[in-house]
Amino acid sequence: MRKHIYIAYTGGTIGMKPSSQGYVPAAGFLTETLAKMPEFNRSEMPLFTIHEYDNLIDSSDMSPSDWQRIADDIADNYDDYDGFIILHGTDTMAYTSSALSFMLEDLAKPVIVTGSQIPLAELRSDGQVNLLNALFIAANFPIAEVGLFFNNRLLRGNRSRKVDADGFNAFDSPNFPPLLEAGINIRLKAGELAKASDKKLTVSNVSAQPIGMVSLYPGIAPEVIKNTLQQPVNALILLSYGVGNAPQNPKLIEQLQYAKSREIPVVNCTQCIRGRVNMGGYATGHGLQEVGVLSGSDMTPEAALAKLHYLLSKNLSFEQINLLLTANLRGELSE
Ligand SMILES: NC(=O)C[C@H](N)C(=O)O
Repeated sequence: MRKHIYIAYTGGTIGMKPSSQGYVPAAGFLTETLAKMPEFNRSEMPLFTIHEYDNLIDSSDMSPSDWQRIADDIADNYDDYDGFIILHGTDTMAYTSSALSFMLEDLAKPVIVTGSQIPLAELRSDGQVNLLNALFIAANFPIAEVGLFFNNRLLRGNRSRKVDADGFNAFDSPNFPPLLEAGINIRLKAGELAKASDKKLTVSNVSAQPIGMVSLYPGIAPEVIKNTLQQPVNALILLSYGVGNAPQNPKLIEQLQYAKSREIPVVNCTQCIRGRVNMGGYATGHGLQEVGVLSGSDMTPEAALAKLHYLLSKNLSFEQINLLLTANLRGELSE
C-alpha cells in the first residue's frame, strides 16, 4: 500500500514568487508548480495531500501562535496519514522545529520540516531535492520525531541551526549527529526507525512569552541585563563565552541574583557554535552557578527559547521549570 503523507504548507521561499519588493509568498503557486513536476507522482513516491495555509508567510513573521497552528494541524490529521511534512521558510525553521519537538509528545510518526533557499519554480532550486527526499524519507525511513531536512541530511529539529544565509547547506546540527544522510544510499545515522506504538499523541499549548536573550560582549554594562530583566520578562537566556563564562563584575552578577530572587529562570547557553556549558570550568563561570544560573548544556539558543515557551506556558512552579529546563526532554541536550 502506498503511504500517504500530509504536507502543511506555511509559506517560505520554497513557494514564493518574485515581486517588485523581492520574493513574496503567493497563494496556490506552490501547488500549481508541484503539479507540473512529474517526479513527485512516480509510483515509488508516496501519495501526498497539500494543505496550503490561508495566510502564507515569510518565516520571519512566525510567532508561537503559528507553532500552535502547525501542531494542532498535525494532531487533527494524525490518524489519517503516515507522516507529516511542514513546508516552512528557512529563517526561523530551527525555532519552529525546536518548538514542535516540545509541543508534540509521544510522536509515533515522522514530522519533517523543510523548505528551500531558491523557490521551487526557479532554475537551480534546492526545493525539488529537499521536498522530494523529505517525502520519500517520511514514507520509507520513518523516524518518529521532529526532524529538519535540508541538503540531503535529516537533522534532529531541536539540535538544528541556520548556519548559512545564502548557501544550500544552510543548516547544521553542531552538537548532535544527523539522524539520516541521503547520498547514493539513504543511511540512518543517529535516527531510529519508528516502532509500532499504541501511545497517543498529545499536543501542549504554547503562548508567546516575554523572554530576554542577551549575548555578552566585552565591556557590557550591568544595566543592559538590568533593563532586560524589567517586567514583563519572565526568563533570560544568557549567551555566554566559551564553556559558560561571564565577566566577574559584581554589579552584573548582582542582576542575575536579583533575577533568581524574582523567580526568573536564567539559562546559560554558549555563544560558541559547538560544545557545551560547564560552569565549573573557570572561576568566571562558577560565579554564575553560585547565583543560580542554570546550565543550558549544549542546547542551541533556538531550542532553549522554544523550551522556555513550552515550559512557561504550563502551570509550573519556578522549581519545576528549573528542573525541566536542565533535563533532557526530547533529545535537545546532552546530560
Ligand atoms: N529561504 C527562506 O525560506 C527565507 C525566507 N525569508 C523565509 O524564511 O521565509
